[in-house]
Amino acid sequence: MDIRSLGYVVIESTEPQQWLDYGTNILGLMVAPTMPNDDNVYLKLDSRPYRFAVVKSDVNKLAYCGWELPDEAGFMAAKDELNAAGVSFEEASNTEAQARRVRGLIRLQDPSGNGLELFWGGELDYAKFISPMGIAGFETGDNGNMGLGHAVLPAAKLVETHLFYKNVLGFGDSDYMHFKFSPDPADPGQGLNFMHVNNPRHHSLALYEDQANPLGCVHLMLEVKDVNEVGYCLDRVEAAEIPIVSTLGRHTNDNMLSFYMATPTGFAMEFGTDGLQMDWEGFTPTVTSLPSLWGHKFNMPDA
Ligand SMILES: Cc1ccc(O)c(O)c1CC[C@@H]1C(=O)CC[C@]2(C)C(=O)CC[C@@H]12
Ligand SMILES: [Fe+2]
Repeated sequence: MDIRSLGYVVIESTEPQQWLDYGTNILGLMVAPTMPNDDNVYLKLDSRPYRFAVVKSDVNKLAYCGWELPDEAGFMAAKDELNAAGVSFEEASNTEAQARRVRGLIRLQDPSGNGLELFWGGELDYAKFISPMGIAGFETGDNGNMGLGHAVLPAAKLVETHLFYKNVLGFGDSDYMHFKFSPDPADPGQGLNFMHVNNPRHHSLALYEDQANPLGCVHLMLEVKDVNEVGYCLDRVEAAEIPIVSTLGRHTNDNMLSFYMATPTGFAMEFGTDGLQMDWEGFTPTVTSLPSLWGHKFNMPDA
């Protein structure tokens, strides 16, 4: 399967307006136009019509990651591969595809129960990105080919879920880490698989070995082009008294300089810059023993 990028995320929210305020005033994203009588919130950060769909629901969670296939042939081939692997999926209606601003769409679950969508024919709307916080640009590659950033998803069944993304969806391994926070010898700790798709971003997905998480997400990451925008965002977060989940730091594996904050939904948002752009030709996946070169002091609620 030739997945090209993380095209969008769909967040279900009891109060989508919270994301309107947070998305514009803190993250500096632009409000994308909606259809009449639509109380959903769409947030834009580059040439794509939107990257965040926040849809009204009676629960608060990350509902779907939308993964992009290059064209209709790639999309058809992906469906054949799912069928051959015995993975069931749901065909979305034309109305649903139109709401996603794509030409074809299917919906499925990974073995840990995370929802995902595969699509082809994502639109470019050529509406100029004008950040309400004056951010010149988010790093999403040419025509957004590097995707919106990355998602770290909970994977209670880490081994099975990793093999699903690797063998069925064709993701590549970037790096692996293992964490052990308790000294208890009976505690096996947690694995973290970092994976890439067919673009230079170091990881578009990471899978964290964790108990079923009702929020459906550990964190999402957005990357800005200018390091000062990370600092300005940190100032906005502090002024708004939004909880800081991790202090500023620089990651080992992708070199990202970032901090993490709370979102209205409860999972974290990593806001960073300076991530590595990889050439995957001949790449050997790494195993890394340290999350960060410096900084990134995490607030661990259960540690
Ligand atoms: C280690 C790392 C490298 C690159 C990233 O983009 C990235 O988000 C991380 C950190 C991932 C990870 C997490 O999200 C949940 C809390 C974790 C397990 C920690 O407590 C340290 C590393 C954290
Ligand atoms: Fe991250």
